[in-house]
This record gives sequence, structure tokens and C-alpha cells, in this order.
Amino acid sequence: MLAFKNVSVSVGHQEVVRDLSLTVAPGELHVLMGPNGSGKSSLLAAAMGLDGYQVTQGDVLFNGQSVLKLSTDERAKRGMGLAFQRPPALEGVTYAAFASAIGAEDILEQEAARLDLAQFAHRDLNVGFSGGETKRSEVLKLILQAPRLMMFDEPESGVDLEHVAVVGQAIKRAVSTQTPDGQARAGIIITHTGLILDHIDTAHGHIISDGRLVHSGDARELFRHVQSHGYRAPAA
Ligand SMILES: Nc1ncnc2c1ncn2[C@@H]1O[C@H](COP(=O)(O)OP(=O)(O)OP(=O)(O)O)[C@@H](O)[C@H]1O
Repeated sequence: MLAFKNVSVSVGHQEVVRDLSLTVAPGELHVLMGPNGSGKSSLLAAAMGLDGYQVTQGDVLFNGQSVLKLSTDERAKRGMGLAFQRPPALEGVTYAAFASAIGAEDILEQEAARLDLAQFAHRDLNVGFSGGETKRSEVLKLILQAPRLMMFDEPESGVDLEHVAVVGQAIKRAVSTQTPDGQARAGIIITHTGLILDHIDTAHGHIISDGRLVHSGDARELFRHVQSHGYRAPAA
């Protein structure tokens, strides 16, 4: 569904992702780990075509077609979506208005309740939300958009332990639910804490260090390796 092919990404003059290749097939969930500043968010930002993230080498394919020439909006219309690490507050835009604008008003109540945000539907998006509420709200926003490829940038950071379970279950459910035309979705999750791994099914894990993909394997095994040995790739 999504393929990074020898992708390098620059922000300004700084190369932050280097010659990275990674394929995400329908039905799969991939987990990215790596030190602060190693390029994880930049990789997803470049996939979405966000301003400032320049793909200087390689290609990003979605459903077999290069998306590099498409605007972020066009990529979203094709079925790519990203829940941001630090989502902005949108003064004057209530959840109800947002859901209505994207045709998700029928599922708002149910999906908000799943993320324990039922009481937030009348509030402006992220305005005055606590840190953990903002992260849950961002997960809700992507679930309402329901893209075929769901990318989550640190969805559980700052979220209390009980709500990490809520977030994990919501992501697992959303990614494993087919699109209305019967196609499998896929997901990518960036995590530092690894807590989300307790709530999702089998996932492919990847360590990104200094902009390079240095190792791939079962996500839980890889996380245990990181806990005991840091981000160095396991010995072959
Ligand atoms: N918009 C930007 N302007 C300037 N530098 C940026 C920008 N976005 C990313 N960078 C730089 O690119 C590098 C990679 O950042 P990125 O956010 O991709 O790392 P990360 O692996 O997601 O880190 P973290 O785990 O801390 O979230 C960092 O050195 C960061 O400072």
C-alpha cells in the first residue's frame, strides 16, 4: 500500500532521512522506534507532503503510484492520513463542525465515546485540552477521517496508562476495519514508550537511527531489545 523507496528527506539544508526503504502492505501495522531527532516524524511528514519536508532522493508510492507531485490534500483524498505529534488547537472549530465537514457526523458520538471523549464533542478542537486529551483527540480526528493508511505519531505520549489502553484498542479497531469498499487498511505508529504494543496485534518493528532504517523485526522483540541494549541494531 505504501512504499518508501530509497527515500532521503531534507528539512532546509539538513538531511534528516537517508536512503530509507520500507514497505507497508494492506492489513499490516508497522511501528517505528528510534532516538529523538532520528527522522521518524520527518519520514511521515514527507509521506504526507507537509511543507518544509523535501524528498531529495527516491520515491514514495501509495497503491503503486508516486505521490511526490501531489499536494497534501490530494494525498489525503487518495487515502493517506496522519495524526500529528503536536496537533494545533483550532479555535472556532468544534468537533461536531469538523465531523460534519468531513461527513463523519454519524459516527462522531460512537467514536468519541470509544476514546472517552464523548463530553468534548461541543468543544473547539484541542482548545484548552490537556496534553493527554489532545493526543486522544488527534487519534479521534484520524479515526473520523478514516483514511486507508493511518499514520500515528506518538499517539500515547503523555496519555495516562488507562487511556493508553483506550487509544491502543481504538487504533487496533480502526486499522483492522475494512474500508467501505472492502479493502484492508494499514497503519504506522511511532512510539517511544512501547506501551501501545500491549494493545495491538502483531506488528512489524523498525529502528530508525540518524535518518537510516537500521533494523527491522517483530515489534515487541525489537522493543525489548531497545529496552536492554538501546537503539543499536541487534547483532546479526
Ligand atoms: N520543521 C523543522 N524545522 C527544523 N528542523 C526540523 C524540522 N522538522 C524536523 N527537524 C529536524 O530534523 C531532525 C529529525 O526530526 P524528527 O522530528 O523527524 O525526529 P524524530 O525521530 O521524530 O524525533 P522525536 O522522537 O524527538 O519526536 C531533528 O534534528 C529536527 O530538529
